[in-house]
Amino acid sequence: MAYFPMFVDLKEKECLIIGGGRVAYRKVCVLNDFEAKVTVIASKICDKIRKTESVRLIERDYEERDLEHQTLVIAATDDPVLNHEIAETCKTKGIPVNAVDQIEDCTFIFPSYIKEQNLVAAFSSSGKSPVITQYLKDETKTVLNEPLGELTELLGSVRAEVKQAVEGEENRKQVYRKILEMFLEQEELPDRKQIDKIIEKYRKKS
Ligand SMILES: C[C@@]1(CC(=O)O)C2=NC(=C\c3[nH]c(c(CCC(=O)O)c3CC(=O)O)Cc3[nH]c(c(CC(=O)O)c3CCC(=O)O)/C=C3\N/C(=C\2)[C@@H](CCC(=O)O)[C@]3(C)CC(=O)O)/[C@H]1CCC(=O)O
Ligand SMILES: NC(=O)c1ccc[n+]([C@@H]2O[C@H](COP(=O)([O-])OP(=O)(O)OC[C@H]3O[C@@H](n4cnc5c(N)ncnc54)[C@H](O)[C@@H]3O)[C@@H](O)[C@H]2O)c1
Repeated sequence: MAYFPMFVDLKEKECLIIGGGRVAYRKVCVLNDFEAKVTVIASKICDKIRKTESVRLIERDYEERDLEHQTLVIAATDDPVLNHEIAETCKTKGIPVNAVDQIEDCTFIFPSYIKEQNLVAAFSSSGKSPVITQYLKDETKTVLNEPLGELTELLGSVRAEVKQAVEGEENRKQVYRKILEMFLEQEELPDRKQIDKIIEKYRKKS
C-alpha cells in the first residue's frame, strides 16, 4: 500500500519525541526544519539533541500523561514493546503517531525530503527502502536547488498582482511559465523589468 503525501502545517505545533538516540535526533532535525515546537522525553538524551537549539528536553522515562496536548507523537525508543504501547495509546486518543521501528504502528511516516524555503519535495517508498528515497533525494538536489527556491519565492510574490492584471487561468499560467523559462535560460532570477514585460504582454485589455 502506498502512502498519501499530505503536506501539513506544523509551525508552532507541539510535537513530542519519546526517545533520545540517533533516530530521535533525525526526527528532531526534520520537525525543527518545519518550525514545530519540539519536546524530547528520554531516559538518556544524546549530545547531538542536547546541542540542538529550541528543543525542550525532559530526561526521564516516558509516562502516559506526556501525550496530553500533543499534535504529533514519535515513539523513537529502542524498546519495541514501549513503542507499540505508545502508538496504541495515541490511536485511542486520536493523536497522529509514528513508531520508528514498526510501520504497522504508524499513522504517518517520514519521507526523505529537500527543502529550499517554501519549495519542498518529499519521497517515500512506503517503508520499503529508505535507501532508495535517499538516492532520489540526492539526485533531485541538482534541480531543486537554492536558486529554484528563490524563484519560487519570487513567483509567489507576484501572484496577487498577476491574478489582478491577467485574465484567465491559461494566460496566468503562461506568465509563470515564461518567467520560469527566462530563469532557466539566463541562469539567474529575472529582474523586475523583465517580469513587468512578461506581465504586460498578457495584461487584460480594459
Ligand atoms: C526517510 C527517512 C526519514 C527520517 O528518518 O526522518 C526514514 N528512514 C530514513 C533512513 C533509514 N532508515 C533505516 C536506514 C538503514 C537502511 C534500511 O534499513 O533501509 C536508513 C538509511 C540511513 O540510516 O542512512 C532503517 C529503518 N527505517 C525504518 C526501520 C523500521 C522497519 O523497517 O521496521 C528501520 C530499521 C530496519 C532494520 O532494523 O533493518 C522505518 C522507517 N523509516 C522511515 C523513514 C519510514 C519509511 C520511509 C519510506 O521508506 O518511505 C519508516 C517506516 C518509519 C519512519 O521513521 O517514519 C530516513 C532517510 C532520511 C534522509 O536522509 O533523507
Ligand atoms: N525509522 C528509522 O528510520 C529507523 C532507522 C534505524 C533504526 N530504527 C529503529 O529505531 C530504534 C531506535 O534507534 P536508536 O538508534 O535511536 O536507539 P538508541 O539506543 O540510540 O536510543 C534509544 C533511546 O530510547 C530511550 N528510551 C528507552 N526506554 C525509554 C523509556 N522508557 N522512556 C523514555 N526513553 C526511553 C533511551 O534513553 C534512548 O534515548 C531502534 O530500535 C531501531 O529499530 C528506525
